[in-house]
Amino acid sequence: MNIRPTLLPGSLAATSLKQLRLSAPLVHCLTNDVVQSFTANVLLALGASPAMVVDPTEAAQFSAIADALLVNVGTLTRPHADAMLAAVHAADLAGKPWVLDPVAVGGLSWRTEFCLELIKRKPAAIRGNASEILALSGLSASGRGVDSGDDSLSALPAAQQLARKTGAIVAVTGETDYVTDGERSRSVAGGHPMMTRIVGTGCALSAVVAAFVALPGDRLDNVAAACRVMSCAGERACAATNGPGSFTPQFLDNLYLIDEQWLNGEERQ
Ligand SMILES: Nc1ncnc2c1ncn2[C@@H]1O[C@H](COP(=O)(O)OP(=O)(O)OP(=O)(O)O)[C@@H](O)[C@H]1O
Ligand SMILES: Cc1ncsc1CCO
Ligand SMILES: [Mg+2]
Repeated sequence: MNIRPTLLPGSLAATSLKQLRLSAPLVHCLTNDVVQSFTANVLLALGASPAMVVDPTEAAQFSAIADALLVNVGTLTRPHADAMLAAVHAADLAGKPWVLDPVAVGGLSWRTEFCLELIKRKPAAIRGNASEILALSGLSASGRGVDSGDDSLSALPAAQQLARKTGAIVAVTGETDYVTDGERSRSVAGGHPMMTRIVGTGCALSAVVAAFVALPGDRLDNVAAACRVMSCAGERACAATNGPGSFTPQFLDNLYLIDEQWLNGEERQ
């Protein structure tokens, strides 16, 4: 097993982004109430197509049509949970990939039990911060609400274990993001601490991961590419802002503007 993470070459991130823009995957987002609009705007800015079809009576029909499904438990309610279970079941039957964002798992019992049941249903990818990934893999974590209290490298062994247990690609994010299938691992640097000072960059990243798992090719590299694109755009946005208020429009602009040459020419990975 290759324990040490390797860098994602810029050319691979560029290839994945090009494929994303050519195919514009339709992403069914069952996400939390705090980040709906931001998530849709991030997907649109990059070139994917979001749709938030949230009622339990419609969610299953739509997840069979969409190219990928996102399940984010940030503001989990009973109706949300019903819609998520129906959508995951339908996506599975239709052979469509789905992604889990286990927001605040570990600190709260119901959502923890719910996510532990969900991961038995073959997610294509799981994306969370370090505390969430540690908790989901059964290890102790020091998360506080939706925020991480742990660093991403310390959660890499848990991410690898979770990937082997579920068959999912697991992405654990933070100052450096780590992406693993349990055997191979990629590290993705970049980003900026400002990305933690507005709500929903992680949630939106999970939606972007869903868009990238719909692409053909190596799923590990596609998920790492999703992380890289978001980190690059975040870093660029921060260079032009003084605070969280102006970060969001700059971030959306940079997701729209980021090009293959820029990712290709990147030295720092
Ligand atoms: N200290 C940091 N330096 C650089 N980039 C960071 C840092 N912390 C987080 N990021 C980036 O911010 C994005 C969100 O990751 P994070 O781990 O904060 O997700 P999260 O805790 O689930 O966020 P949220 O729940 O608010 O949506 C990722 O692209 C990650 O690389
Ligand atoms: C702030 C917040 N509360 C529930 S979900 C969410 C979005 C960040 O995960
Ligand atoms: Mg989160």
